[in-house]
Amino acid sequence: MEITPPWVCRRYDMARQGKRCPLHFVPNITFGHPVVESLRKQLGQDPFFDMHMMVSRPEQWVKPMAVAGAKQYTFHLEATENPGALIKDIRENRMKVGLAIKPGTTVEYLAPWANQIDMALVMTVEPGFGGQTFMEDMMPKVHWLRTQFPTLDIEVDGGVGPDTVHKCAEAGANMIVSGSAHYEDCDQLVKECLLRSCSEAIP
Ligand SMILES: O=C(CO)[C@H](O)[C@H](O)COP(=O)(O)O
Repeated sequence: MEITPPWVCRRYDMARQGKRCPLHFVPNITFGHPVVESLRKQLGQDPFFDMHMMVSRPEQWVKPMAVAGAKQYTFHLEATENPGALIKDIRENRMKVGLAIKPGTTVEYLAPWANQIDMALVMTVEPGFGGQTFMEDMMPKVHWLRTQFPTLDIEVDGGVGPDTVHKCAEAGANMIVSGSAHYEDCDQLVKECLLRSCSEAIP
C-alpha cells in the first residue's frame, strides 16, 4: 500500500477567487502549477506528483499542470460535465488519470469510467480541510470498487491515521492520503503503525 502525505506534492486546492468565478469547489487555496514547476526543478524527475484537483472547471488546469511536471491529474467527478473528454485530454497531456468522488456521490457514478482511469479516489471527508473525522460509512464504496475492478488503484483520503487505516485496507484500498496523522505526530512510531496496519491487511 502507498501512503502519501498530502500537502507537499499531492494536493492542489485551487479555488478561483473574484467575480469571474464565485462558486468554488472548496473554499481554501493551497498551491498551483507554479509551485509544482518549482518542486520539479528542485527535486528532479523522480518524485511522482499526483495533483488532487479540488477545483471548479478542472479542464482549465490540465495543460499547465502537465507542463509544470505533474504525473497524475486527479479530478472530481462532481466538477465536470464531460468526464470522458477530460480523461482524454489528461492522457493526451501524458499524465495518468485519477477520478475522485465526494462522500455524497455514489460509486455507481464512477463505475462507467473505472476502466479508463488509473486510480479511483474515495473521499472519506468533505473536500476542503485536513483534520476532519474519517467517514467509515464510505468503506462499502471501496469494497464495491475492489470487487468490481480488482486491479484498479483505489485511494482513500480524509481522516486516515493509525486508528482508521486498517479499515481502508480491509475494504480494498491500496493507497491512502494521510495528512494530520502524519504531520501532527510524525514520529517513527506512527509511521510504523501506519505501515503495519496496511501490511497486515493487504496480502
Ligand atoms: O484533502 C483533504 C480534504 O480536502 C484531506 O482531508 C486531506 O488531504 C487529508 O488530511 P487529513 O488526513 O488531515 O484528513
